[in-house]
Amino acid sequence: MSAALEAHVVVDRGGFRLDATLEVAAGEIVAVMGPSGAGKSTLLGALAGLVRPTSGRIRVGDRTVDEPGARRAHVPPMRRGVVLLGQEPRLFPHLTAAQNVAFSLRARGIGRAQARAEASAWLDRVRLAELGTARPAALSGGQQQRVALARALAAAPSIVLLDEPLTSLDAETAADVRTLLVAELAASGTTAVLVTHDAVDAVALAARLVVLEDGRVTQVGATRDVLSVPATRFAAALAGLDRLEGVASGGAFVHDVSGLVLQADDAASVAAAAVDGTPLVAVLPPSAVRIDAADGATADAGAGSDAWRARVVRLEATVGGVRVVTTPVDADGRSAGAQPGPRVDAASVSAEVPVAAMAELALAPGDRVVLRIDRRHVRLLRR
Ligand SMILES: Nc1ncnc2c1ncn2[C@@H]1O[C@H](COP(=O)(O)OP(=O)(O)OP(=O)(O)O)[C@@H](O)[C@H]1O
Repeated sequence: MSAALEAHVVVDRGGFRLDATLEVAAGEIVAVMGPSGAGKSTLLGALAGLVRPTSGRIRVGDRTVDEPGARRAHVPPMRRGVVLLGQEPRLFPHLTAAQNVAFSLRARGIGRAQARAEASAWLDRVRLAELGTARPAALSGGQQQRVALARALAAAPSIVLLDEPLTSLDAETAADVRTLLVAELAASGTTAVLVTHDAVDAVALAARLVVLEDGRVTQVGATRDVLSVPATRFAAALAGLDRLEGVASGGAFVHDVSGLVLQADDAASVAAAAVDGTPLVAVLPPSAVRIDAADGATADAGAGSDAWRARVVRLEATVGGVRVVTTPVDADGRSAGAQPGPRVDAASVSAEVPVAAMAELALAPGDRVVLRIDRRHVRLLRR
């Protein structure tokens, strides 16, 4: 596939610098995820032509649309074949739903009658056929966002930029619009870059995922690969996985901060840990971590390589229960390397506990526990 978008975007904004490279193949949907303030909106703004890059180059198809320093180097937003669909629908309030969509078509030079017919067909596709004559104020948030989607796609852009288009919608409406997005983007073969905070959206919509942190791309790959083998703590958190950094020792993983030892059985993990001293990352799913009160019958099991002692740091509600965030401790109950602040997180392991089991365990922050994980769920990777 040829590249629909090739961009190296550098933007300086006060103390913040975005320096990111992004390539998207024709017809591909790429998701961009990153912590708040990472520069995701700035990146989309630059691609859309709304934010002027400091340096770099943006190419849409075979056209250069931005190249600071070059002659005629900035193509304005309306003329670069890129549309941005944001959190807010931003419809023209004085136009009806059908007129909003027709506006895009007219802007492409399509005649009035044909634009009206095509707008009506687009509204049908986003299941708003009956609401063509309604003005935005009379539509719900989800309906407005569907009109905005129809208007964006009716413009037949080379690239659609989606900046968290579902965040302002309630869960049910978001699910509805997500389904429409998947269907319409696939049907029109539109190339898209989707900024989202929701890993579900990334998995549902995008084959590829770019992780942006502090203005830099920290990982890029197939969405499922990034989420199953996250390179950074942020990416691991996205996937709901624990990620620990350590070194190989005697074929096992030894955690840098706590000395916790983990083993893994699969061939790739065994190979990664083969040479002592190799820097490793251990990735483990909290759902596979078993937790017991340290004063229970299993308290002595803490010494084995697949079980360890820990202290509860905090409890977080999840959809199905409670996520217990812990930090490893030594046999005397001292937190190994877990000072207050970020280091606690650097050493933390979470266990996911169903509500019913949580009631039985009656855990609170500060409690000592024994954690255990089946080594089949541990993955070791070189870092
Ligand atoms: N108009 C602006 N002028 C100056 N700095 C800005 C402007 N907009 C954003 N910034 C700064 O640029 C950095 C990146 O912001 P940006 O909005 O791109 O991040 P983001 O990843 O989209 O965050 P969020 O997920 O919270 O929307 C931040 O430090 C922000 O303060």
